[in-house]
Amino acid sequence: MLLGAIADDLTGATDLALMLAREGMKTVQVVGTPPSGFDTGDAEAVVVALKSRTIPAAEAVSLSLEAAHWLLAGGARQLIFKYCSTFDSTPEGNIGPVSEALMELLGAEVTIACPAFPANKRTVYRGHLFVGDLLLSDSPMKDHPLTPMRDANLVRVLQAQTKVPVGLVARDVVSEGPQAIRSSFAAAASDGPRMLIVDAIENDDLRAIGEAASDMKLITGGSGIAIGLPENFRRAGLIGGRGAPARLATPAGRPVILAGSCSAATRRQVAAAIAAGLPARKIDPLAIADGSETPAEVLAFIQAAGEGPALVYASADPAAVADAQEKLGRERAGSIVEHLFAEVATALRDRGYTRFLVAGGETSGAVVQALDVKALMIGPEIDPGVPWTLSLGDEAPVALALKSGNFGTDDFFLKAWTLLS
Ligand SMILES: Nc1ncnc2c1ncn2[C@@H]1O[C@H](COP(=O)(O)OP(=O)(O)OP(=O)(O)O)[C@@H](O)[C@H]1O
Ligand SMILES: O=C(O)[C@@H](O)C(=O)CO
Repeated sequence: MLLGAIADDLTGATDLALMLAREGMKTVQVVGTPPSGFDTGDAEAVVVALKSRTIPAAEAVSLSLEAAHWLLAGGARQLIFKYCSTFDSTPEGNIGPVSEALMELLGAEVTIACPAFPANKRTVYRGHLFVGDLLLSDSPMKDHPLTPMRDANLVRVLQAQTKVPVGLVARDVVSEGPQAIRSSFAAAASDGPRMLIVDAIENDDLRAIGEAASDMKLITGGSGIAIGLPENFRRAGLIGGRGAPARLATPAGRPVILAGSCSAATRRQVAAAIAAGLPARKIDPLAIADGSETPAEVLAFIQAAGEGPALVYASADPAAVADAQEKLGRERAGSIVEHLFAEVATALRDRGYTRFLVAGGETSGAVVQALDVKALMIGPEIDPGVPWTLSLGDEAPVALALKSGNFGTDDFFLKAWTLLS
């Protein structure tokens, strides 16, 4: 293993694993920190998927340190801490506390923080995060059910989460190339802010930052920050050439779509699937809470829906989410939906379903945990940041497309299946 990564949610891990695989590293994704001695085969990069984005900061730190120890024991020379390209976090964390703890573990004087992912229209300019044409704080992320993002100034957002001084490497420096960027890292290491938000508005910026960070012990950011890292190992003669992730030998079996994401892109994808005539059932946290919606009924609906993919979705607009949260509490509104999806997924697998398309990071985490998937092989890209994957090590493997809430074109739920044979 050359590169080790810790991702704070499952879809984010898959996003990063796809990026590394596309750039030519043999990559395996594991779900949670495996036991010592777990065989990752000939993987050059290993991504540990945690579910630590919205748990208490102290727990996120401890899970991340456990993963880091495991990766280092496996030979990782450099670590990435992967979080969301929309910097999903709260004033308590978990980006700041986890970065700080990993810096301490690695003895890293400086690290960078860069969520930019231009292929999905996330760019950072003058330390401000943009989602498409909007500042983060004007984007739909301002209404996220668990991590509402109401400030686009990442220096300020990160500084609220850590006592380590936070600074900025602005685009003027980035556009001068790797040498200039490296000098700004060195200057910070000697006497300056130790966590650096780095501007990036296009992939060439990220490749230059990646090259400049070749010796950095810890790198933090979205999947975009990894785009230039495999080239460092290739330049050093440690990895081979590029190659598209292999096609998956998909197991025969029925498909299903489970959408627990309330993000704007997922809501558009739900609307497009319904408009195209996919059998669809909406589930509501309030109905689950009062017992009028049960896993058994959802299961019966999916099974009755025929051979093509049926859609079950909890996705709702911000007003409905706010109403459910007011009545049930934010935590419970989310967790009862996740539990229902987890139970339904397990029952479906037991009934021969083998193709699961899951929307939402937390939702995917709950489903994959319930299916007891330990590791994933990365397959073909459906849209930027979302590949098909195949569970590894199971006697009866399942194909999983784990879609980040805001990723994918509107017809994602319809077109994803065409990549499976
Ligand atoms: N109608 C609803 N009301 C309140 N909470 C909901 C509702 N539907 C889903 N949820 C919860 O909202 C959360 C959505 O988070 P999830 O990470 O799955 O999606 P996302 O944030 O859009 O995706 P990502 O993390 O990949 O960006 C989950 O905890 C889910 O259970
Ligand atoms: O970076 C992103 O936007 C995604 O990989 C993600 O983490 C969403 O949960």
